[in-house]
Amino acid sequence: MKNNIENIWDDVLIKLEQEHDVSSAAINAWIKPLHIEDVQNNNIILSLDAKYGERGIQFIKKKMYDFYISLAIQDLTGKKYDIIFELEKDGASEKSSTKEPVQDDNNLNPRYTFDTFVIGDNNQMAHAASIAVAEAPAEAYNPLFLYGGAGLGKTHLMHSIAHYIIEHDSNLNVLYVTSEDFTNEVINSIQHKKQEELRNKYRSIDVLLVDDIQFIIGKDSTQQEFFHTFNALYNSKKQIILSSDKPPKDLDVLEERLRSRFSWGLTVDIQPPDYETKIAILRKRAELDHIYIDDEIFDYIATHIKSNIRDLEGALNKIKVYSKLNKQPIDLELSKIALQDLIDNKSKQKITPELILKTVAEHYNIQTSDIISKKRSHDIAYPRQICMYLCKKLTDTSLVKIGEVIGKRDHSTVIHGVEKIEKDLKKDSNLQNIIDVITKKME
Ligand SMILES: Nc1ncnc2c1ncn2[C@@H]1O[C@H](COP(=O)(O)OP(=O)(O)OP(=O)(O)O)[C@@H](O)[C@H]1O
Repeated sequence: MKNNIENIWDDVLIKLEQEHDVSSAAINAWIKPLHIEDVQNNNIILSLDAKYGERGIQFIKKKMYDFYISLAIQDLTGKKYDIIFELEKDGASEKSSTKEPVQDDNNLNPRYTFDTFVIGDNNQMAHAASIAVAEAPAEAYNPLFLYGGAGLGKTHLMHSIAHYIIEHDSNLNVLYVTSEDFTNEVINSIQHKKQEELRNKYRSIDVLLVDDIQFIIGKDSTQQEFFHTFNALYNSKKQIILSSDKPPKDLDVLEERLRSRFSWGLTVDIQPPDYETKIAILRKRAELDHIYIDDEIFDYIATHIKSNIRDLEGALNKIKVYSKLNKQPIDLELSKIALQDLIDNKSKQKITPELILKTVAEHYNIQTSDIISKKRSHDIAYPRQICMYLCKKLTDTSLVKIGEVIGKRDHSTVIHGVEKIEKDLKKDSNLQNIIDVITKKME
């Protein structure tokens, strides 16, 4: 009896999708993990991995999947069965709980595919352009330049393009690197006198994807090497895909010849997601993780986590881990407790010129009153210029207002201060570290 049902199980899945409108995502997430345990008289016993918990079974029932499964089986066998769910014993589930690898052989995250990417108003154009490039490398847009704030999906889209191309044409040589990887390769090649080898490697690529290209700024040899790589690939009609936190025109300190090349193809941005897209992303994530989460919890996360998608996913993970550690089911109460720190911290996150002044003063062990004073000694004037730079970069405050806050200074003084720091950042990598540390202190 059990065999009979096992034999038609694939057809049951097809019927669920085609005739009962159960989405393929729901089938993958909820129906495929079910095991046919036993068939007794009119009952089919389906077991679910213990990690889904009772809530998983409640979810399946709430979605009426038992009803549709029963209908599909009746259609196929002519017999009506009742579907009974049970949880697998702990040990039984272990065989299927292998951990998902974070990277495959191509340096790509297997989870970052077009299938798992949620499309919203914020990323629609970037997604469409990525599909176009993936379907016809070097024909649609070259280079494709994706930009946007941290954690908004640039890497996810780049990996999706790479997966897609590799899957559809295994002859193409696809390479995904971060600009940090590229920089390290350049440094090693110089150190070991293997520049020729590096050039040969990069020039034999059909599709080159470089993530976070802004980090080559200020690294002269890397920029030079990348310039030649870019030209060689572009001239041989190879696809180049780049990502950055800013559009090419705003990469002020990047060599002009690179900046202009980056704009030759298509530049598209990814904006922060709106509420609906955040909810859709959270739902998708929970579905992929096989956990059942109530809509009110999604709503709580989406309204309280304002920043990026990485933070949204982090919030969901925190809830999962908290529930597991405390052996409590996931509900709104538990979620609020689990996210307490995250949400409190986030609300403190508003960076204002006053906070910048205080943090910079603390960092340099001077007084805020020194920063706004008329003192011109280097140990005061330089932190003051860092304040100007950070106010311009991290807040929406106008230059005039920044000048006012920093000791009633003229806006041209502020421009001078900002430019001085930008110039120094090009030559002094330690300054970038200092800026990063100060920024982190304000988060
Ligand atoms: N539209 C989306 N649909 C589903 N998941 C998304 C989407 N956008 C981002 N994510 C997820 O959010 C997380 C952060 O995304 P990703 O690493 O691609 O951001 P990024 O823009 O490259 O950030 P950074 O600039 O910091 O490198 C990833 O886990 C990714 O899968």
